[in-house]
Amino acid sequence: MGSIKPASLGPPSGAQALLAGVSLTVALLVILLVRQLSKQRRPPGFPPGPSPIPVIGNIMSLATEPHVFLKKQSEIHGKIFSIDLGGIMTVVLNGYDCIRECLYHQGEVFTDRPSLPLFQKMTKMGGLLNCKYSKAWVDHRKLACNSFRYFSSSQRMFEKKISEECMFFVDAIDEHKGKPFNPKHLVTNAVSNITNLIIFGQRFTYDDRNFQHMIELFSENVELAVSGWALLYNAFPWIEYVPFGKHQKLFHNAAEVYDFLQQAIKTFSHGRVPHIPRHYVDVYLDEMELKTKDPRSCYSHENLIYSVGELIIAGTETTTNTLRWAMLYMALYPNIQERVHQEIDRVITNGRAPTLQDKHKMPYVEAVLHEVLRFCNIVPLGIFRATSQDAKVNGYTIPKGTMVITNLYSVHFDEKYWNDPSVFSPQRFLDSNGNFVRREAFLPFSLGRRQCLGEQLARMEMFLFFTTLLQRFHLQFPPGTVPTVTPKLGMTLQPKPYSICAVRRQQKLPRNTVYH
Ligand code: HEM
Repeated sequence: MGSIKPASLGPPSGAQALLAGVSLTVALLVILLVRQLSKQRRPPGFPPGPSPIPVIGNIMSLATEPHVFLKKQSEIHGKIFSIDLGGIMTVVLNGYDCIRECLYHQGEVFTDRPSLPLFQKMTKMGGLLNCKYSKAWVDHRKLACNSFRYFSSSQRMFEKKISEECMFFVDAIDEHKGKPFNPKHLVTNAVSNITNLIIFGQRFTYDDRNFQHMIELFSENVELAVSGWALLYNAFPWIEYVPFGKHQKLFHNAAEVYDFLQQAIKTFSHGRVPHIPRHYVDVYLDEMELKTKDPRSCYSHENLIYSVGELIIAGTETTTNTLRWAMLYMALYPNIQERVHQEIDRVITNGRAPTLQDKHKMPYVEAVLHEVLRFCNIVPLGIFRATSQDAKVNGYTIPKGTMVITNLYSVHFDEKYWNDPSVFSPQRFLDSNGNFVRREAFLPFSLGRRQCLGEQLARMEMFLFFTTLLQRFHLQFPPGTVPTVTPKLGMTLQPKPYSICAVRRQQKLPRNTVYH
């Protein structure tokens, strides 16, 4: 007699296995959904904000011009409100008063960076720019600030080096002989070389393919870092395993860039003599060696790579975009350009190269550069911050670890401080006698302990590049063309690619420029 096994003890049939699989998946999805929806609830006392879509929150609203969208929301919900980035409840600060209250008066509380999966993946929350508010950040920031001061402003030779780069730059532009060209590549390379001098003690020539490629990948990542895919990755890190999507491009670019930087650090630290540093990399390696026995030391080869990368891109992308916008606006407003030319010709006589000494005699140039920074909002949403402890602002409660967006665009378009903010007018930075006046609600470099550490360097570069360029050329668009001023979106706002003609001015300039 054949034995009969009870059905329940035998292997499941195909249909049963399928049913079990489906039930398990549904149960898992329900658990994930409940978990996600609970993350999407605003904690008690939290600032109000727009209603989120279940699961993805307000991510989709940030697809086009997020800074403009967020400013509009502040008109509905108040200067401090919150949005939901797929379960990441985020506070948005708007307007000068609110941003100053948090970043300056409560500076200590708003100095952290959020532990976003993207930052964790890219720099393990180390390096400098993305580093958590910790001893590691304090040490890295101090080291970078000291090196920048030592290798730039304290050395008079450095100004001469910037002037030399300015000459390489205008000579390269001259090669276009007044014909249309896209200035992006040249401006980027020239500006980046100033940071490269501090970091590596070297400049890269304008035809160095490897360097160009590295900068392009980096620049692409600045755009991708705030793309919908990046925001989704922060909310749902498991999409790392989805083989397509812009986040994959971001990871791929970062890996390539880090390889390049690792190689560059090796090359430029070759021949290093301890305690006689030639550049930032040498300073870092000295410090790392000095602290080898200190268990609390945060200096490492990995953090050196991250810091170098962050300094290069923070220094390049921002100043480059400012100068590209400045060129565009000069061609767009010939009357403003004419006044810039007049001031340059009045102050910088005999065709000598501009120097930083000239700056305080050139209020109009200063006003133009300030208006470009205000109007073009190079870093419109700052760099994401986080609260390092529980905070109270305007009666709201913000728990420790909350992500914070500083809408710097809303400061520069704050109607309380600016008349007709949507009009491009350098005049607003001049008094009735034509003297330059500082304006309070002007925060392109942000505020507080995390404020930009490259501000002084950026100001030097912008002035010297801009005046050297305008001293030699008249900028105009190719006949019959006017480029759009709608920006290309990313962490920074940059102009969409445009062509421009740099026509040599009639002013008599000697072939061999004199340096003072
Ligand atoms: C026009 C040029 C520039 C603009 C508009 C600009 C703007 C900014 C802004 C808005 C921040 C965010 C600060 C915050 O968290 O609130 C920042 C941070 C930073 N910037 Fe700049 N920046 C410029 C040039 C530079 C240069 C030339 C360098 C260095 C070579 C640099 C290095 C940095 C670094 C390292 C940080 C992060 C600081 C930290 O987290 O402690 N920037 N910058």
